[in-house]
Amino acid sequence: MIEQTENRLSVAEAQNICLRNNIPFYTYRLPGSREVIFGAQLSNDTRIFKGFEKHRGEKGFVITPFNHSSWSFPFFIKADLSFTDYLTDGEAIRNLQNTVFNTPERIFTKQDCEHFEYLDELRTMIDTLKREGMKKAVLSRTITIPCDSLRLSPAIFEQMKQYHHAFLFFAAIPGKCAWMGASPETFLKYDRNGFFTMALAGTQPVATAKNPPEWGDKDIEEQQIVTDYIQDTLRHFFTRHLEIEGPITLQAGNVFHLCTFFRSDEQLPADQIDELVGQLHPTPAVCGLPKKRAMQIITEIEKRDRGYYAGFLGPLQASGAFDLFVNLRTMEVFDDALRLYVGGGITPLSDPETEWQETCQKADTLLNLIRQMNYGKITF
Ligand SMILES: C=C(O[C@@H]1C=C(C(=O)O)C=C[C@H]1O)C(=O)O
Repeated sequence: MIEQTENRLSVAEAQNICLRNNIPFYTYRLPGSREVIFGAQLSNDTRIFKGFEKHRGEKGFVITPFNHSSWSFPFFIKADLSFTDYLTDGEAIRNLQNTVFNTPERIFTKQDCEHFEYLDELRTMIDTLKREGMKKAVLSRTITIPCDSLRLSPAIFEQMKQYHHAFLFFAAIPGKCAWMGASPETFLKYDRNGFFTMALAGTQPVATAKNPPEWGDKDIEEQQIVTDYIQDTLRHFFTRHLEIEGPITLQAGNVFHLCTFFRSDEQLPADQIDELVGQLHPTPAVCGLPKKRAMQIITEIEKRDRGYYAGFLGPLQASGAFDLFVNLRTMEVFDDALRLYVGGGITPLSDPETEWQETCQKADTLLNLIRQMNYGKITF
């Protein structure tokens, strides 16, 4: 019995070793699953993700930024070592413990905006949408919590397990990026049964919603914009079969969203998968419509780099199957801070104060977990 515990490594312990030794790693739990998958790359050559065709036959984890023109690159973490829940191979445990890389520290710089500043940005965005006759753009902000994040983060991942329907992730490439979160939004899933995606938008707090939740015009229109965009994109790729279901109300922690599901049992050649991913990302759930102009407006008004927030991330299997999710309800893990990213869809019908409140409610998905951990030094 004693021998067994000594010879097995939990996911939290493996995360700790990787954070301490600067080893690139990923951890995830798929929605509805109880299994936590851990993978580590036992070399510190940073791998740029070059698309699904180029990475055919490889197993690992993909993490991509919101905007490819920023200085964040899409990365691939190769699974040189991987296990589910516990690592029991003594040699593999020693190998992980003895692998150490040197990488620069990642220290945070100030960039959060105050309530009044965000209201100003919201008004500018709403005015721009009205003036240019645009339908929607997504504005976001950050909340930074200085703390001993390297020690705290494995414990927060454990806490996230209470979100059964979310995709839980913690992926780090030391010196480049480290992100952790509980995303409710599938970007694109592919396996031998075909493809699956969703249009997720519209938000209301569970605490004040009617039973069943009722949706106003702003939320219904905002979600329809995402549905139309995804449907138009998918129609070009899936000419024989495309199943659409919804919208239905979906709960994600302390908020409800509207969601429409898309499925196709068709298969696509790898180069077309890359094209589909390129056309889908970013959807109006995190960017806007028209897409190019929305991207410009976001960059102009936000003045903060989103980095990997609102990009997509998830595991890639050697079979070619993948489970990609939108990097939402997420935080960036610095060596000395955690930085949450939260946003919301803005339309000409938006009310600035309501949109601010919405970002607070979304932030509570992760903040509530940190609060539950009784991290006494900080109030937020
Ligand atoms: C932008 C975020 O969430 C997205 C925006 C939503 C909205 O505007 O209602 C809802 C779900 C997500 O597609 C976020 O969580 O930061």
